[in-house]
Amino acid sequence: MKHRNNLFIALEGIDGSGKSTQTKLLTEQLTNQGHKVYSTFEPTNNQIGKLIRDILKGNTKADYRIIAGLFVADRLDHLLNEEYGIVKKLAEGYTVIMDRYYFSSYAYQGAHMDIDWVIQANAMSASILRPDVNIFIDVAPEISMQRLHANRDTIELFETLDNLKLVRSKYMEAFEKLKGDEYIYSVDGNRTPELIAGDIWQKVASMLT
Ligand SMILES: Nc1ncnc2c1ncn2[C@@H]1O[C@H](COP(=O)(O)OP(=O)(O)OP(=O)(O)O)[C@@H](O)[C@H]1O
Ligand SMILES: Cc1cn([C@H]2C[C@H](O)[C@@H](COP(=O)(O)O)O2)c(=O)[nH]c1=O
Repeated sequence: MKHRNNLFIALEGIDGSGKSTQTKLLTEQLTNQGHKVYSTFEPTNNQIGKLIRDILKGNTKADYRIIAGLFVADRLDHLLNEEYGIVKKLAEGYTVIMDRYYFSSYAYQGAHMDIDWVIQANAMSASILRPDVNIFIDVAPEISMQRLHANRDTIELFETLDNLKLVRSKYMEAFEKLKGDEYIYSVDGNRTPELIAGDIWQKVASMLT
């Protein structure tokens, strides 16, 4: 395991698993400890990310293969953009927290097409930057659906119980396939935000110098 002053951390999980909540709590912890933190998410708010969100909302129709390609392009821009790219942020000494990265593509696009194809399509991103740790917030799909219905007016393309069950199983399949290349830390997300944040903080603190 690497011990560094600034880490690249990816938070993963099915919709409603608590990634945004944990990104916020981890950002606060790290900032309180004096770290410079850049927290960001995919799909991004940039041009390609906006098109993806339009598709997720059902406003634009697109084939699953096109959606997979758009995520690849959005991710490469997110990494390489000269203004806001993650490569630049890490070089500037920021710890980067990503709410979703390529494991989201393996799980969500892998639910609709060959997972090995999706892994291949993301090989460029993986060769540019692999997370120091992929933190998987593991929540029962039934619980995440309850959370989404309780807190949101609209439900997006992938947010059905059957699809989230399939996506969770695809996360597991991808973790198993890539366990030799990737560092994966799984945390029980069916608990209070504070307990989950405590586990995540212990793991992240153990990786810092
Ligand atoms: N551990 C938890 N227990 C109960 N509710 C939670 C927990 N974590 C988050 N929530 C609530 O569940 C909802 C979804 O949480 P959050 O937005 O953090 O998840 P997310 O994984 O980022 O979701 P999405 O994938 O849809 O963006 C929010 O209303 C949040 O307040
Ligand atoms: C990065 C990424 C995301 N998705 C899906 C997963 C969610 O259903 C939506 C939006 O994400 P949010 O965290 O709920 O805002 O996009 C995907 O299918 N593939 C990806 O690579």
